[in-house]
Amino acid sequence: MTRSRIYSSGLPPVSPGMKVGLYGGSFNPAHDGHRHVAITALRRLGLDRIWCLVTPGNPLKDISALPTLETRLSGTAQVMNHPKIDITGAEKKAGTRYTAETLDWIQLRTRGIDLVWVMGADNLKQFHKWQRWQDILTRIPVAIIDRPGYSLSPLYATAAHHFAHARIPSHREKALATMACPAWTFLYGPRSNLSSTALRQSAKIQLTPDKQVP
Ligand SMILES: Nc1ncnc2c1ncn2[C@@H]1O[C@H](COP(=O)(O)OP(=O)(O)OP(=O)(O)O)[C@@H](O)[C@H]1O
Ligand SMILES: O=C(O)c1ccc[n+]([C@@H]2O[C@H](COP(=O)([O-])O)[C@@H](O)[C@H]2O)c1
Repeated sequence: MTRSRIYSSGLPPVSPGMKVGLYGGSFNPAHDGHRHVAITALRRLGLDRIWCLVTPGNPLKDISALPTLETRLSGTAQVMNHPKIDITGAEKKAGTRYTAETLDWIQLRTRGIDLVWVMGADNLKQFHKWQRWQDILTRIPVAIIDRPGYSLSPLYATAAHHFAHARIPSHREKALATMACPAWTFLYGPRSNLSSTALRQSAKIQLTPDKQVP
């Protein structure tokens, strides 16, 4: 049993004036670092909901060994286990893997709702490689959650430089969701060093003990 609801192919219900954080990810597998990001955004930005958008496949990653969407939806719900954190496979239904196109699709269906894009600091570093990345920043506020190894990304990331004028100081973070775009903030604070890569590697090692000992 989990307190997070799964919407396999649609969006969770909304009501006017809601503030929703869109948190896209591969979640292969989901871990407590993901939960840390979602809870941090929920609390610090004063959001009503987080929607975990489980991607059919990150366009910049090798997805040949990606588990099914259903497996990742249920794994993400187990980890999140929070009544204000919903899990959705809507991106597959929308037929997109690119965030800009996902936003086209979601924004059409959520008029009157304040949306914020939520991502970890590693994604700020490569954000300028995303399709229509400047367009994304001019149509949705963005919150970036600190991550070990990427705390200095606001200083060196191309996107951070390009949109330096639109960075919101932390004392105004609660208002981010309702701000005119471009607007982005970097949330410093406790960090989680968990990663899906590390979990996949340790699962592989546990599955092949015979090969470790000759
Ligand atoms: N420990 C963490 N701290 C901050 N952000 C994180 C953390 N783990 C994941 N994220 C963010 O969550 C989102 C989804 O990440 P993803 O599902 O790719 O997990 P990951 O651990 O980064 O996976 P992988 O190691 O396979 O790249 C991304 O925006 C990523 O930056
Ligand atoms: O739109 C793009 O070009 C793009 C490029 C890379 C990543 N993204 C999105 O960023 C989110 C985080 O991806 P990931 O793999 O780091 O969990 C996920 O929703 C991806 O679809 C989007």
